[in-house]
Parts: sequence; structure tokens; C-alpha cells
Amino acid sequence: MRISTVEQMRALDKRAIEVYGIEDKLLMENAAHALYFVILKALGNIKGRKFVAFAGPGNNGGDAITLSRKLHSNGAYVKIYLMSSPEKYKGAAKMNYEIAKRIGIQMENFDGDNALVRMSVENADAIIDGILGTGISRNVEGKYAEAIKIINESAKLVFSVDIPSGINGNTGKVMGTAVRADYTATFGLPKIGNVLYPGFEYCGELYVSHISFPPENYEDDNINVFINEPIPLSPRKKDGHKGSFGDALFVAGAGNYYGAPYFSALSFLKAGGGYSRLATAKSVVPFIGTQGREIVFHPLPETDAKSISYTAKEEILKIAKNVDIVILGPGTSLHERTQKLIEELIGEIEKPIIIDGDGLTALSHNTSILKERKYPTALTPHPGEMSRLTGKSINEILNNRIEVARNFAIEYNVILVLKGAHTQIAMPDGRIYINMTGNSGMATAGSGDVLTGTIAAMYGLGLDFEESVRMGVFVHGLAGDLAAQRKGEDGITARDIMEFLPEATKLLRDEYENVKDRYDINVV
Ligand SMILES: NC(=O)C1=CN([C@@H]2O[C@H](COP(=O)(O)OP(=O)(O)OC[C@H]3O[C@@H](n4cnc5c(N)ncnc54)[C@H](OP(=O)(O)O)[C@@H]3O)[C@@H](O)[C@H]2O)[C@@H](O)CC1
Ligand SMILES: Nc1ncnc2c1ncn2[C@@H]1O[C@H](COP(=O)(O)OP(=O)(O)O)[C@@H](O)[C@H]1O
Ligand SMILES: [K+]
Repeated sequence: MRISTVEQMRALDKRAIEVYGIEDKLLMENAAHALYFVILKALGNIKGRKFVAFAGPGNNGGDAITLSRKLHSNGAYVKIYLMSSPEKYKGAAKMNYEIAKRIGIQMENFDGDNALVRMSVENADAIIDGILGTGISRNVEGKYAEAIKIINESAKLVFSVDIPSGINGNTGKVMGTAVRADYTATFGLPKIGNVLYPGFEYCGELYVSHISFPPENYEDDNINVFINEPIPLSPRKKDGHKGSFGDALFVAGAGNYYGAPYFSALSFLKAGGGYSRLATAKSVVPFIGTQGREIVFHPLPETDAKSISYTAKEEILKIAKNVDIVILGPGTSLHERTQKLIEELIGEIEKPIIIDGDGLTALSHNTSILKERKYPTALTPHPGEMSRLTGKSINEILNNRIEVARNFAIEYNVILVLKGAHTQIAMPDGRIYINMTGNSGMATAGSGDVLTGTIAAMYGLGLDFEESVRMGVFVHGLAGDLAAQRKGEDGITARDIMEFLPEATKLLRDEYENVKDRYDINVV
């Protein structure tokens, strides 16, 4: 499914009206009906139920009034609080306001927090939030903030129109304060702010309605943000040998960094990869060797600090010639000579590579080396590593995740995986995939190392490089979700995520459609 910006949504609206003659009145009717449907689904019968609706000054308020009229028509009691003078309503919103007035639906101006408003809210079964939608243009203050506070303090079921009021539709950021909804129905396409955190969490259960736009209305290459749907795996070759499922070289580890090489190299096997080679400082081998017997070790000369020595370069290049994919950097340390080695390997390895962890720090000294690469490259930074790569502050990255990831991917011709809740995967042609699997239990040491192994495994299973990165991110999050389901989010470790990789891959093979649907946005 495509995800739009606020501006793109406006253009789609305009196109629907101008090209197909789907007037704004119809769009508003459809929008209100979509949320009405969600309410029915949540509450069952609405006859005799009490609703309080907060209607803002724009079309979001118009939607809330239109919805109120539907609730009224079907036997519910509705009271509307108008956030601003109804003189402001235009077009469909104005028409619906006037209908509601004629029908005699109770409407009052909201003049700020007072006992009467709180009492209505207290007596209601549910709240409709139509204060602000995608037209939010500044931080929420004054009586708008007061209304949001009343809603959030009410402990009632809250249904948000399009997007919880106060959430920025382009970034998902809270603009001062925002409604915490139980359900949100968004219209046309989901907006980026519905899908990125924290907006996604504020939406509660998220639904999308296409409000009768024809599907071709969305066929626009400029709308290039997508939900990261899983990619079907082709059946395993029955007569396959370990070489049939990929041969991966992990250049990873240093003295005191045993976890990263272990988790990345072993996760490759756990997710379905065939042959896992770990090239690491020689004194690391005895520590991991006993636990990771499935891994093939290439002990390398080391520095005084027990990191991989620069002199290992030719040997690594030689091994790299015979593998399918190379992973550079998990736990290779910040030793200056080792960093130099990794930096040069990035430029010289003629295979697809994934750069993670300390490899990203090595790269950040000279990002232009990426432009010399003739083979596919993926980078998997968390926001801290992204900050090192771009020189931007972490806040700047968090506030513009999509644009920062996209610009880097385009400029350096790489696939950039910006990790975190709902990881963004940016492609060199500007497409972005937002990943929906995973949970906060995965914010645990070593979890990122499991990811690199999983991506490499997908390549081993025969997906192309771009698909492997997308599917690796999906499977890694799914394994984390399975671990959370079984053990609870609090205690998940990288080992748990790794241990659930076989089940995650199996689930995707056996129940592909179910898994895909579970992580898609529900359509109403
Ligand atoms: N296909 C679709 O998606 C369809 C979308 N539809 C609906 O349209 C909605 C978008 O409508 P919209 O453009 O009228 O904007 P909306 O969010 O109602 O607010 C604008 C008003 O709020 C004001 N305002 C802004 N910030 C403020 C603040 N912090 N504090 C206080 N006030 C603030 C702003 O004032 P101004 O900035 O002009 O001073 C202006 O008056 C969309 O979310 C969906 O519900 C459906 O009807 C049908 C199809
Ligand atoms: N709240 C969250 N929801 C979903 N996934 C998360 C969340 N927090 C972290 N993750 C995932 O967990 C992994 C953490 O990786 P990283 O930050 O590199 O940790 P480490 O360096 O400790 O391995 C990433 O894949 C990231 O997307
Ligand atoms: K809203």
C-alpha cells in the first residue's frame, strides 16, 4: 500500500473532484461513513448510545459533523462542540453544518475547559475527535489544547477523524499535544503521520478508507512511500546443498566484542542461509568457536587491541572473491587501523555488501568511497550512526526520518535502512518502505547484528538484493514479535530474536497471506 504526504493527498482529492467529478460532498460523506463503520465494528449497536464530538474549523470538523448526523440518524445521542465560529466552514463542511443545524443536532461553541463540557464527556459512551486533521499548521495551544486534554483525560473510547488531532500528517510528530485515540479512520491513503511513530501509536487501531477514489487515482510514481510488505520466498530447492542457500562472509568482531560476530554469523544460518564464514581477529575464535560450531572461522592477524589487523586485507579480499555477500563491521571496534581496513574494504570488495555497526563509523570518515562501488550496498544505521554518517543531529534525523534516509540513499546510490520502531528502508531511486513488524523489546544489545545476518540469509534464499534488505527487515521484526508473543516484550534478548528466526521464516512460507494481512493497514 502507498502512503502519502499531506500535499499529495490534497492533490489526489483535487484530481478525484476534477477528473472524475467525485465532488467534495461525496468525499466527506464517504469519509464520515468510514469512521461510522469503524464505530459500529467497535461498539456493535449504537442505538441509544451517547457521543460527544469535537469539530474543528476545517474539513476535519466537517467530517465530524457529517458523522454526527449519521449517528443521530441511527438512534444515537450526539452533542457537538464547535471549536471555532461556524462561519468559517466552506463547501461540504458548510453544507453538513447547515444540515445538522436543521436537523436539530445539539451544537455548542467550545469556549474552553469547564465543568459542563467535562460533564457531557463524562456522560458519553465515546468521543469523536474532529478537531484538526491534515491541515494542522502550527503547534496546538489555548482552547484547542484544552479540548485535547479533556479528551485524553476522559478514559472514554476515542475515535479520531483521519489522524489524531495534534499529530503532524507528514512526520507523525506531536505538535505540542495530541489526542490519544483508540481508533482512527484515515481517508484516501494513510498519511505518513499515521504510520510513523509516535503518530502511529496515537492512532490506536488504524483503518483506511479509499472514500470511493478509483484505484488508478493512486497510480502516481511521485507517491513513493510504501508499507514494507513481505516478499514471497520461492520453495527451498529439494536437492539443494549448503552452497545453494548462499555463502556469506562476515568481517566482524574484536577482543571484547564477541556478541556481534556471533549473532550476525549465526543468524544468517537461523534465517535460512547456507554457509556462514566469520573472518575475525584470531583471539576471538576460541571464545565463539565453542558456541557457534555451525560457523566456519577464518582467524585473522590482529592488532595489540585484539581487533582485526590492517595486514589482513589481502586475505579478506581473497575470501570475499568466493562468497555471495559480505557483511562488514559488526563489532570490529573503533581501532584506527581496523577502521582504515574496513574503509578500504568498502571500496575494494566486488560483491554486494552490508555495512553495520563499527563499519558505519569507519565509513563516516569518508562516505564518498560509496560512490566508487560498482556492486550493491546496504547500510543499516540506527539514528546515532546516521548522525555520524550525515553530520546531522539525532533530533534532526528523528524529525525528518524519511527525507534524511531518502536523500542519503539517492546521493550515495545505496539502500539505507534507518532502524528503529517502523524502520524506514530508502532505495537509491527515492522509494521508501516503512516496516511494520517489530516491537520495543527489540531495542536490546545485539538485535541489530541479528538483522544483518537475516538480510544476508534472504539473499542466500534467492531474493535479489533490494528484496533481501526489505524482507530481512520484515523477518527480523517478525521474529521479534514471535519472541514477544511467547516471552513478553520486557525480556527479549538478541538470542531470543535469533532463536525465533526459523519460525518466522516458516510462518512466512506456510501462511504468507495471513502474515501479510496482519501487518497491513485494515481497509474499511
Ligand atoms: N481525501 C481526504 O483526505 C479527505 C479529507 N477530508 C478531511 O479534510 C481534512 C483536512 O481539512 P482541512 O484542510 O480543512 O484542514 P483541517 O485539518 O480540518 O484544519 C484546518 C483548520 O485548522 C486550523 N488550524 C491549523 N492548525 C491549528 C492549530 N494548531 N490550532 C488551531 N487551529 C489550527 C486552520 O487554520 P489556519 O491554519 O488556516 O489559520 C484551519 O482553519 C482531513 O484531515 C480530513 O479529515 C475529507 O473531508 C474528505 C476527503
Ligand atoms: N521500538 C522498536 N520497535 C521495533 N523495532 C525496534 C524498536 N527498537 C529497536 N528496534 C529494532 O531493533 C534493532 C536494534 O538495532 P541496533 O540499534 O543496531 O542495536 P544493537 O546495536 O544493540 O544491535 C533494529 O533492527 C531496530 O529497528
Ligand atoms: K482529527
